[in-house]
Amino acid sequence: MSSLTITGVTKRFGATVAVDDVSLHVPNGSFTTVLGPSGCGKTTLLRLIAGFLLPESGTIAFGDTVVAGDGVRPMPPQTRRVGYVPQEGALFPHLDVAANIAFGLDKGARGSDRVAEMLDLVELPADFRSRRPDELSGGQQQRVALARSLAPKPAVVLLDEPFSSLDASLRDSTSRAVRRALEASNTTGVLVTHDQNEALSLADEVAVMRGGRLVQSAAPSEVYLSPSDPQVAEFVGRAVVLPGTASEARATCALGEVVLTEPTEGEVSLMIRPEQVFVDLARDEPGKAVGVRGTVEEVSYYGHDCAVQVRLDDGTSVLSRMSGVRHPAAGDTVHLRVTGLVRAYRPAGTP
Ligand SMILES: Nc1ncnc2c1ncn2[C@@H]1O[C@H](COP(=O)(O)OP(=O)(O)OP(=O)(O)O)[C@@H](O)[C@H]1O
Repeated sequence: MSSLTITGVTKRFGATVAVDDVSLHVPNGSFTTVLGPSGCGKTTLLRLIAGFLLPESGTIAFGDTVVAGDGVRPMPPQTRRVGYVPQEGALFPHLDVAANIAFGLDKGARGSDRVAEMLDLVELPADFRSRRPDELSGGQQQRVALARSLAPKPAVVLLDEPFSSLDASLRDSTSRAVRRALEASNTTGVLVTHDQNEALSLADEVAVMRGGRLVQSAAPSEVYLSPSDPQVAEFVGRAVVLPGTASEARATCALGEVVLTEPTEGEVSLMIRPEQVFVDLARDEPGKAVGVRGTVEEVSYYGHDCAVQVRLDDGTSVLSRMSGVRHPAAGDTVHLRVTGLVRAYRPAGTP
């Protein structure tokens, strides 16, 4: 186990800057998810950490040991003590589970209890040791792949979209089990994904990449509630972005007056999460509704909640996410107001 520190790392492929001056610190024993759209450089970053690629500039260090950059001879992948879990197909099909897990162990450690310990860690039954990979579900295979990567006690485990081939429910249970296993073994982990829910729900810290650059790195709730710019806001969840005018800690916009996370002045873009848009149905007490009036255009019902698209009287279209227990129907008149604090962004170039 060790911390991971990436400082000013750049990697180009011809004219493409795949990773552009990225700096990131992953504390010992913590778990960072790298989130970004396809082609933003996530896998390249992971391959640089693993040692499959070398940076043109910048340094990568495990603990105090620089493994690449800074004029030092790069440490080859096999001596970096990195565990790597790819999307799928990581297991050797001709070996049973025990042999797969023991693959990276020193000869001396192979006869030990390490296989049983690892099966226990990834929450698989002990008798799975004699099964072959084709006798396991996709989620079980990924747990074995993690067990194999953890068996030699790596400094860092790198996971490259390891759940993307699994269906939704298996994905959730497998990712939680993997997270628990990393936590129980106090292993430093980095997972790359383009799935916002996965990135937010599993991580101690989320690192958001765009066009090769790291645009924000913070705790999941901070990335969600206080994204560094409106593009990050729209990438990590649904967002209602409205023009507004700020004066100190308040701003006015099409949804009325809102309270800001930080005081500012002048023209701003306001980022409001749909679950902050409260819908007053006003069915029972007409005339008593509070908020800005609009008409429901569309309701998408998901069971646990629903998404309600409302056209305000001034023509602005606003999305609300509300409980699925009691919700309006298309054509209903509703009143909207904003609850909680709202993040304001000044136009680019203004102080
Ligand atoms: N070996 C390579 N040669 C040339 N270009 C490459 C190479 N590997 C990656 N790239 C380019 O570098 C950029 C970043 O690619 P990368 O695979 O790191 O993105 P990603 O965020 O992991 O994408 P995805 O989510 O689709 O896997 C892309 O523009 C890609 O085309």
